[in-house]
Amino acid sequence: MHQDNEDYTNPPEEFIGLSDFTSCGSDQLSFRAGDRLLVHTKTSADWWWAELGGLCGYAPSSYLKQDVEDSYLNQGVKEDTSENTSEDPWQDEEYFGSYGTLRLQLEMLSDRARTEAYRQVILTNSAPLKGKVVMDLGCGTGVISLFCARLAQPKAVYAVEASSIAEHTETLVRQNGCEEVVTVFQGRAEELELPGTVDILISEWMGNCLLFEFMVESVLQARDRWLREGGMMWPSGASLCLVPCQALDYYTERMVFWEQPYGLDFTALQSLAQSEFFSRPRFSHLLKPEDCLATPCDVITLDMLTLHVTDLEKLRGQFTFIVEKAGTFHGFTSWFRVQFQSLERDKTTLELDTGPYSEPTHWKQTLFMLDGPILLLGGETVSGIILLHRNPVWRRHMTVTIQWSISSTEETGNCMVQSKSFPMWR
Ligand SMILES: NC(=[NH2+])NCCC[C@H]1O[C@@H](n2cnc3c(N)ncnc32)[C@H](O)[C@@H]1O
Repeated sequence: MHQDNEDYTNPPEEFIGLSDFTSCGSDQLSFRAGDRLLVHTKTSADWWWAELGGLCGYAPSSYLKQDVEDSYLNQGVKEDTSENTSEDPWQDEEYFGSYGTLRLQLEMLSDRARTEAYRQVILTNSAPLKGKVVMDLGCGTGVISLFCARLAQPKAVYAVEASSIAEHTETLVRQNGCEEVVTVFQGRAEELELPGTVDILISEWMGNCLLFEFMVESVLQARDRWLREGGMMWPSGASLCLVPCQALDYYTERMVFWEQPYGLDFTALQSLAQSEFFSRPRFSHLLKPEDCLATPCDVITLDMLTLHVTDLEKLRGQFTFIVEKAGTFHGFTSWFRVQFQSLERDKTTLELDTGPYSEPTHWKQTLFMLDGPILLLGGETVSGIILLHRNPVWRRHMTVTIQWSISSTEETGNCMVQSKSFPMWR
């Protein structure tokens, strides 16, 4: 494996393994989380030629992070980042700034499937909600808190909202005659003092690809601090779903377009098009059911009562799809489902499904485009893993890495494993 004739003109850089990687080919280098690899050549965006313990091979760049300490030492510069961290890793100013606008609040309120799902949860649990204390984390305009006060008889609802919209929420609570029950707390949930523990923590925290924005961390922190023993989390569970799919319209408008615009040959721009349009996930993609090439599957499932913040650093799921029909494999599409367990034992669990077979929501779905389309005949197996790696610096961001291989009954040789990483967004 060691290549003596490598010309290592630049000194190798030390990188740390973010998670275990098992070689899928003779030229790949296996390593474990925490291993310190020497990267000699960044041969491509996704694969780097590296060395570990005298062995060399290709390592996936998305599994590696620069050892910041080490890089400072290399430069002989030791900045004290405590003073001059110019940007907040949570980007809270722009995050809460955006939620202070009516545009986003209107988008969420206009999302009938989303808002009605939460209303149904309150309505069907109105009896057991009587006399309970509820926390609505990230209440926005307070719509869920108002559902609680109007459709049930809770003892109290703590409506928590960090953005400036909270100034208006108080007025909405009064105008709807709920000021006896609903109290608005303006501020970050992590920093607020509430009057006491709560029986139910309800929140609409889900982002694109379920976790983007990582508001879920705030929900888990609030659970650990304010939810009483035996209390209920709404949503109680969440699943990330995935399916291999066709995306011919998107592929045509972003890639095929360059073949002959106005009779000219612009194919020289196609590699730029690939990196600009296909290297990151596409939010708000509306997947048509007929473009699913297999039965979708849940790749990651979260129990909101037992999930820990540390679990969010890296989440891993496996998948095996049987391709049900001939078609063009352009990419994978993901979405999520969240469950709301009933407050009463053995009563039905309600669910909000943001997938292609349900009423569209403002999230729509998220499309991960392959570098190039693959023709499938039907009957093949697409199997692999999906990794959600939270950005260690920018805490609302993550990178989604999908590793897959395609095997068909005809082909007996070992199938090639492909891998692609999609930063979301940093
Ligand atoms: N489903 C989502 N992706 N976003 C929809 C809900 C987000 C709402 O929660 C508020 N919010 C988010 N995090 C927090 C927090 N830690 N504390 C208080 N309000 C918050 C945010 O200002 C916005 O009004």
